[in-house]
Amino acid sequence: MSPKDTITLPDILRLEDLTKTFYVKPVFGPAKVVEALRNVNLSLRPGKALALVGESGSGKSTVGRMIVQHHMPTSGRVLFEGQDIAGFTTKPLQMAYRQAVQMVFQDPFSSLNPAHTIRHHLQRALRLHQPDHADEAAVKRILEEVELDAGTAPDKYPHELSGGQRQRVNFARALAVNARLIVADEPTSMLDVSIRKSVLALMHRLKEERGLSILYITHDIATAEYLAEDTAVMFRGQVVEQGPTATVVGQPRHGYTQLLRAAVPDPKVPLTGGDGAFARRAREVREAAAAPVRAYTQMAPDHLVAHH
Ligand SMILES: Nc1ncnc2c1ncn2[C@@H]1O[C@H](COP(=O)(O)OP(=O)(O)OP(=O)(O)O)[C@@H](O)[C@H]1O
Repeated sequence: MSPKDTITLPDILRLEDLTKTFYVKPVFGPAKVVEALRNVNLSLRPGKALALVGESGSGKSTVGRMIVQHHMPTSGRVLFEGQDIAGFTTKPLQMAYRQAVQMVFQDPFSSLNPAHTIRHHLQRALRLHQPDHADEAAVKRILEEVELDAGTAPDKYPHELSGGQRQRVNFARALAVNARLIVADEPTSMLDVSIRKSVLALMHRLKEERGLSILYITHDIATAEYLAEDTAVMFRGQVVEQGPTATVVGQPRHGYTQLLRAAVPDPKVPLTGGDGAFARRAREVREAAAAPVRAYTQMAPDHLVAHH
């Protein structure tokens, strides 16, 4: 069975057999082939969140970058509302897609221009995509929606805001262009622990109240429970388990997902090295999980577990 055979709900986003191979030619030494993604099949239901969970290097960001067309697939397809995004070749289609799908990055500063005020950022987005609603009132309304002070925030520059506030501006910008899907790549991992929860709460509210769909990329499986209806766990470019979050996180069936759960509450705890029983088991699980996926077993409706 393949994951793509089991999903019947209409999806806002669907990845079909997505593969990405990078060919890296270092200055010294032989060329290297990196199989960043291997036959990834995933889908995201409208108005819901899908958490893409995995350790560093598992391929999560590559998935995000292919969705926003920073990378092209080596093979496979990305479907947005049923249409292959590779077919969005005309300018109007590309514009419409870039409006509908917005990415929020780990570093909240990276996508803001330090030379411009928050008003400028939001008005620019509004003018481009909602020219009839680009006035000061619209800027204030959007700032209120992301819980920023609509009285003072418009005149501020990015460096005058905290990391959490800057990330709220990034979400505000996605609202200003009327995005339907947000690809949030580790949106809280550079923020102080104390404000991470409030940014997650904002995403949760935008999903519930605005009906936004969210692909939530994270190494932190515990936060998936808070935000996402569905969770997919990746390791070495493959999806090893996916399904309803309550099931994947609550009763994980794949050895690697169990390993990730065991690392909570500190998911950064090293899963390799050391001589203890846990480290030995971790090494075995990782070795097994790195082998190509042969098939998926359906443990329950929509709950798929890989066999290697
Ligand atoms: N542009 C690139 N050129 C070559 N290799 C790449 C490129 N982008 C990613 N990779 C490789 O692809 C693999 C997956 O990387 P990716 O960034 O998608 O993982 P990740 O799970 O998002 O990790 P992180 O959380 O550290 O970003 C890694 O081995 C990485 O080195």
